[in-house]
Order: sequence, then C-alpha cells, then structure tokens
Amino acid sequence: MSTSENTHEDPTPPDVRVDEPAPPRRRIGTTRVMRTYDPEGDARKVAVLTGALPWLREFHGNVVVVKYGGHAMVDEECRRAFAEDMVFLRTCGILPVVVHGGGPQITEMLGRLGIESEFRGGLRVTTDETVEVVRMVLTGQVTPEVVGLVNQHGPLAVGLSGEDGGLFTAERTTAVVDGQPVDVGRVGDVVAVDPAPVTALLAAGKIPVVATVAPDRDGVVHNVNADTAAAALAVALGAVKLVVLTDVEGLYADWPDRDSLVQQIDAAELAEILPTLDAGMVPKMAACLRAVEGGVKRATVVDGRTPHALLLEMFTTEGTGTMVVPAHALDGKEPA
Ligand SMILES: Nc1ncnc2c1ncn2[C@@H]1O[C@H](COP(=O)(O)OP(=O)(O)O)[C@@H](O)[C@H]1O
Ligand SMILES: CC(=O)N[C@@H](CCC(=O)OP(=O)(O)O)C(=O)O
Repeated sequence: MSTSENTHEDPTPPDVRVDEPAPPRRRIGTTRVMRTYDPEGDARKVAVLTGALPWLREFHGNVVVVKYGGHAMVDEECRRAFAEDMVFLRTCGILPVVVHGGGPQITEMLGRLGIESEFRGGLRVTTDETVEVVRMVLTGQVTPEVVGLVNQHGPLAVGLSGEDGGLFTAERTTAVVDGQPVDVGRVGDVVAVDPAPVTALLAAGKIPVVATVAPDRDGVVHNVNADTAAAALAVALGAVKLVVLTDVEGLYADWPDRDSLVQQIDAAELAEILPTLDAGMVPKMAACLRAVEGGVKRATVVDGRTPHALLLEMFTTEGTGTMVVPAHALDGKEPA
C-alpha cells in the first residue's frame, strides 16, 4: 500500500511511514532522516522522562554515594553501563562519589601468591602480609580500572584512597559471629572522615573514586570493608542516598528463598534482623543501617549484574532492589 492510497483509511501522516518508500522530507547534508511512527513507544518514552523529573529535582546538586562491589565489576557490559550511569548522574547535576570494593580481585591475587582467603562474619581475615596485597590490588589495580572506565567518557574520574589527604581514620575492629566478637586481624572500621579531599574534587566537577584502605591514628594501614567505608563517607558528606551495587537482587528475608526479596525495610526492623543474616550480607546491611541512622535518607542494595539497575533505582518510583529507610518511614520512596 502506498502512502498516498493510505491517507483516507489511516490517519498516520504520510511523511512518517517507514514501511513504504518515504517521500522526500527533512535532509541533513545528503542523509535522509526518517523515523518510525510509534505513538505507544513515544508515550512510554515521555512517561519515563516525565516520571524521572521529581527524582532529578530530588537529587540535583546532592551527593549520591555509589558502592561498586567487586562482584558487580566482572561483566563487561555491566562495567560499561556502570561508567555510563556515573556520567549520566554527573551530567544531570548530581554529585556521584564512587567507593569501590574488590574482594574477588584480592582473593585472586592472594591465590596467585599462594595465600588462602578466609572470611569471618563477612570480613577478610587480614594479616600484615595480606594488608599489603589488599592495598596493592585496591589502589594499584581496581581504582585505576574504575577510573579508566569512567574516563572513556571524558576526564571526569579521579582516584584516591582512605590514606589520601586524611580522608579516613581507621580503628581496628572485630567481626561478629553468632553474636560474639571475633578477631580478624588488621581490619579497620572508619572512626573519622575528613571529607575535604572528596569535596574538593566534587567542586572541581570530578567524580571521586575511593579505595578503602585506611590508616589508624598511628599511621598503620588497615583493610576496611568497602560497604562500611561507603556508609561512613555517605554520612560525612551528607549524601542524600547510598546505592550499593552487588551480585544479588537485594536482601532476602529468608535466604536463599528467592520469593523472599525485601523491597523496603526500615532501620528499626533491619537492626532487629541484622544478627540473623548470613556472612556477605552482614557488612552490607550494617552499612545501610549506619548510613540511614547517620542521616542519609535512603540506602539501597541493587543488583549490579543488571545493566543500568542504578538508573532504574534512582529515577523510578518503583525502584529496584532493597531500600532501607529511617525508622518508621516505610513507603519512603517519594521525592521530597
Ligand atoms: N539474606 C541474604 N540476601 C541476599 N544475599 C545474601 C543473603 N545472605 C547471604 N547472601 C550472600 O551475600 C552475597 C553478597 O555479599 P558479597 O559477596 O560480600 O558482595 P560484594 O562483593 O558486592 O560486597 C550474595 O551474593 C549472597 O550470596
Ligand atoms: C575487611 C574486608 O573484608 N575488606 C574487603 C575489602 C574489599 C571489599 O570490601 O570488596 P567487596 O565490596 O567487593 O566485597 C576485602 O578484603 O575483601
């Protein structure tokens, strides 16, 4: 059917049909520009864009800390999507700060050196020898990789660690197993944050990318879990949101029952179930709790294996993953 025959029975303007040779229309140079007539698709796109508006308003000019877990870094497509998401946020006038992990990468390097990895309560048992490898892998391998990914889009990302400019001060900590404190060696908690090195980068329009080794008050370097460090930094920066990218859809109330994914949980309830959680989830959910109790409005655990899950989480009201909100603030995913 030609476009001219079509005019009486189909209200579609003839100049936007593509299933027939298109009549001459707009030209850029010598290239004919055509588009598909797809009102439903267009309406969906418009709904997505207008639906994002309250969230753009909510986040604009504010800091969002993104914890980029080592397990979320392994797939090439997801790595590219992560970098695009960071640049997307920055371009929207949001201030993303990346805190990266690297657990699997550290484990691999330790394995190559013939050192076995052991975790207790989600934290790596860290000897003096291990901490040197942790520092080397995080600052010498993972930070430059993450910086390089983002900088494929322009010179935006700058790497630094908890040792730089007094960013973090650590204090030796223990893991908690069955409610009991357990020694894990040179593992630290962040007890002080000087956000100045990060805020200076933000003021310069950069995306800080933070590795989480940190000195104690005597300058002795400690291995700090990246979830823990991300929470401490989010609080110190007055971040509006903490997003934790990992390798699972979110928190399962009854792990590993896949029907028990928690969409939203408040700080009071999370504090109650925290002691019952399994290894890897303990530092992660403790970090979300710490962030929210420290004034961050929302902390969300998101599946980093799904490309652009972060955008879906940040710019839709339904979101994705598990969101932790302050005590007694369920249904908190409404923009201010
Ligand atoms: N209740 C739970 N809900 C979801 N995941 C859980 C739970 N308990 C244990 N896990 C495990 O925790 C893992 C995430 O922790 P971890 O491997 O340390 O992630 P990351 O490297 O991103 O910090 C999940 O892949 C899952 O195997
Ligand atoms: C004390 C402790 O466990 N430190 C972590 C630091 C890296 C990290 O947290 O990486 P992910 O976020 O990828 O798990 C470790 O040594 O594996």
